[in-house]
Amino acid sequence: MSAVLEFDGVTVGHGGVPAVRDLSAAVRPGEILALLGPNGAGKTTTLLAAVGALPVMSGSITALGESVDGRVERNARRGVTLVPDNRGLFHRLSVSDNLRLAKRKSGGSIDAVYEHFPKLKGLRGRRCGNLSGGEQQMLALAKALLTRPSVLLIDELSLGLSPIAVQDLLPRLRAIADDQQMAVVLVEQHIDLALGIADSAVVLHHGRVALRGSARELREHRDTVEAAYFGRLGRSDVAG
Ligand SMILES: Nc1ncnc2c1ncn2[C@@H]1O[C@H](COP(=O)(O)OP(=O)(O)OP(=O)(O)O)[C@@H](O)[C@H]1O
Repeated sequence: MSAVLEFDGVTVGHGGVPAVRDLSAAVRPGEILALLGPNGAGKTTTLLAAVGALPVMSGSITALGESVDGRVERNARRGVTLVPDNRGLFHRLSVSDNLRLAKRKSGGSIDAVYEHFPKLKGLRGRRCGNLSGGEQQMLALAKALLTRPSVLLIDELSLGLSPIAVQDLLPRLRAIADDQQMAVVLVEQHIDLALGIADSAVVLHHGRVALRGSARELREHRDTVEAAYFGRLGRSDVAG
């Protein structure tokens, strides 16, 4: 199956200053690509470029066969969806009102979303601001799923969550990606949990690809991942 999201030699940044250089990667339907790296490595920049919110300086990004550049609204309508790290929720509204608002824009099924997250159904009358961090993340993911994305980009789903909450959420994401054949790019600080559910991974360091490979390969070379993460690998060590 061909890729639904492709980065081809992408350099992208802010105000003319590159934050990510020469990134190439591809994600097929049902695949999860983990994007790893320390603070400031360029992960969020990559996701913003993938939804068309940041123009590439060179190279190209293609989603569902079309260039994403400068087409934020169009990309969103075509199913390229970002879950931002601030979660994008309405804190004064209830869980169900948050979902209804998202449904109005997208037409997806709230019942189908409750099937993936039964806990949210039990919380549907609760104000979003009174949910725990993990529950809010579930809601953010549920809202994104209502748009029936073909390509889902997730910026630190586990931000501020306990390892147990992350352990609960990430396998659900894996199951949904399989079930809906959704391509996912997952920015994640929990390296082992991300590699546990991903198909492939890219480690960025200072905006450059420090390491790439299948998730299985990288799980087996955990020391190398660590070295790449902290910028201790030479360019010649970069696999793939
Ligand atoms: N709006 C902006 N204007 C100027 N520079 C920016 C802007 N946003 C990010 N940067 C810079 O771009 C680089 C990459 O930032 P980015 O947010 O993509 O990193 P990140 O890997 O997502 O980091 P974190 O894990 O801390 O969220 C950093 O040097 C950052 O300071």
